[in-house]
Amino acid sequence: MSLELHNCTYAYRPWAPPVIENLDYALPPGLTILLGPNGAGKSTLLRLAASVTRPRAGTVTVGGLRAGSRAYRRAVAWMPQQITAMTALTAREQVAYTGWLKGMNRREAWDAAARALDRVGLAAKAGTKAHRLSGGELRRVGVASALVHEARLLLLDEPTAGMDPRQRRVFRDILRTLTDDIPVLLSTHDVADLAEESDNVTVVEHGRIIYHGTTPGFLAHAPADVAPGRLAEAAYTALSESGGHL
Ligand SMILES: Nc1ncnc2c1ncn2[C@@H]1O[C@H](COP(=O)(O)OP(=O)(O)OP(=O)(O)O)[C@@H](O)[C@H]1O
Repeated sequence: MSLELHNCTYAYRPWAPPVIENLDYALPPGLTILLGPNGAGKSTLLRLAASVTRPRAGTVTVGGLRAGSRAYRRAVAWMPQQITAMTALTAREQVAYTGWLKGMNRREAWDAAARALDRVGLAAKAGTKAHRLSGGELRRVGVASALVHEARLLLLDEPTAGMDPRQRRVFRDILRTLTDDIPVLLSTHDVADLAEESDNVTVVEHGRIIYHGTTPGFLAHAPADVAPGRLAEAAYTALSESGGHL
């Protein structure tokens, strides 16, 4: 199910200059990582795709469904950058609540929440109040919430931020099982960590896409003398410094 943004413009305030202007974007199948410096517009792009914000102009569709419709919201899962612990709820209740918001009945949502928490290695904390979880655990609740209703497109905003190295590995394994079935768009600053897992890379700067293509095509931007372990970082640096004009 393909995400498409057509000629999208978005500004946070009516009088403010647009963060994104006349943007065209089509998400390919598989895992696409979204890179860019702080303030580049990655979260804004994901929020538009998640239909939590609406463009001032242009259209956002997934498989022909228009953003804003109920069917669109059911088709798309979004993990925001900030995960808020719902104070009174346990981890499982918080995940189940997301499933219920996405249209599952209470029983389905409750069962699916347990499966989703198990998938992110958090089954043992299912009964813990969400506000008592560590920052990394709370992010895993966020990932579980995004997985709970088996969406047809997954949007993840810096899912690995604050996770320890072991959890990052677990998360990479989960990603591998997901991307065979549904397209995933994931923003990250962990260029080296996730580039080798991805099929495609999108680089955003000042709300503009300066690279959108395959991962091998992205890595080819690294200078020839770079050590293999540093390819992704070097490619990203080269692209950023050139503003995409390589
Ligand atoms: N709620 C908001 N109100 C006003 N401006 C905002 C708001 N959120 C983001 N912006 C501005 O929009 C621009 C893009 O921000 P965005 O959060 O999309 O960047 P990002 O690439 O996700 O950054 P980061 O890597 O720091 O998360 C920035 O200039 C930011 O200051």
